[in-house]
Amino acid sequence: MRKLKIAVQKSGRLHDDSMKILKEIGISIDNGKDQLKASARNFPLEVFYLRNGDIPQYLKDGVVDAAIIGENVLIEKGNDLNIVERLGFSKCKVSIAVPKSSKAKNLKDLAGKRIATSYPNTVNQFLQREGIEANLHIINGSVEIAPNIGLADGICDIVSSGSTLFKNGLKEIQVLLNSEAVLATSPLLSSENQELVGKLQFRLRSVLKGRQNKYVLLNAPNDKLDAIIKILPGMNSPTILPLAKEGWSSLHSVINKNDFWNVIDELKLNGAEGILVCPIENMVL
Ligand SMILES: Nc1ncnc2c1ncn2[C@@H]1O[C@H](COP(=O)(O)OP(=O)(O)OP(=O)(O)O)[C@@H](O)[C@H]1O
Ligand SMILES: O=P(O)(O)OC[C@H]1O[C@H](OP(=O)(O)OP(=O)(O)O)[C@H](O)[C@@H]1O
Ligand SMILES: [Mg+2]
Repeated sequence: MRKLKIAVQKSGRLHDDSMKILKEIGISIDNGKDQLKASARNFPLEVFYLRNGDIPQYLKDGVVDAAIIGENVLIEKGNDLNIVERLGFSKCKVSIAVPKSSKAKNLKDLAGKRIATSYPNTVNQFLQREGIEANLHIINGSVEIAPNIGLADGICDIVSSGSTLFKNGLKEIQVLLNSEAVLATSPLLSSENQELVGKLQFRLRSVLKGRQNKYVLLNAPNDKLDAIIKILPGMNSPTILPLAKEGWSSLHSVINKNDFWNVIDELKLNGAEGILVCPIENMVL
């Protein structure tokens, strides 16, 4: 039987969340990451555990059909590869930073200066866009230490909380791009496997949509229902069921995670009681 080959980071920041989302879309993987390859029990799929930085080439060569990978790595090494789904985890920025005492305010101010980075193609792309040149020092890790040891005037690296920059006496002066984990596909993907990717995408969307929302159940006196319904954005109109207690109803709806606390406050102010909030596993639309 034909199987879809999907690459997942072997170990590192993407590994656990990648395996978690595969599990949430109902795919059971047989072996652990100690083996380089594992099969799914209930979907025609093989998982290849690889280095994040090696994945773009495997996609280009068609060694794997699809991959869960950091968008920043695709931009650096596989600009031509297709992103089919954004997965909402491993969010970070790729930014330019300089020592706190530096007068540089953006990449342009680093013209003719030394920039240390693991993302040379990305930096070059932006240098070209600005019409300037700089001397790139390509290093594979601990980039933030480069200015302190006199290797560079600035750096380009991943920033998330900013604590690595802070600890190294650096400040962020320009965000080049925002990144998150994505599902990307090979340009050599066959039409049969394209169909399997489509099935994964359908499942991923329903899980991601579920993560974005909460299911809310509440009780309210019937004369307050009109006001409460106006507050609830809901998927459609909310479900209303009569309670055993005369003149009261139970109301069920879906609320977006981002509006959640504001909506709950409003509901309470308008007479809602016994509010229950549940996570949603899947939202199939
Ligand atoms: N501090 C961070 N916060 C959030 N996401 C991050 C952070 N650092 C890296 N990432 C994201 O996670 C991905 C994997 O990072 P990680 O450090 O685990 O791998 P790596 O060492 O760059 O790659 P490899 O698997 O090739 O060794 C990065 O490409 C980026 O998309
Ligand atoms: O803004 P922060 O939250 O501090 O995160 C940024 C740091 O995280 C990543 O390193 P990581 O911890 O993955 O180590 P690595 O260099 O060994 O990959 C990245 O390379 C930065 O150094
Ligand atoms: Mg890292």
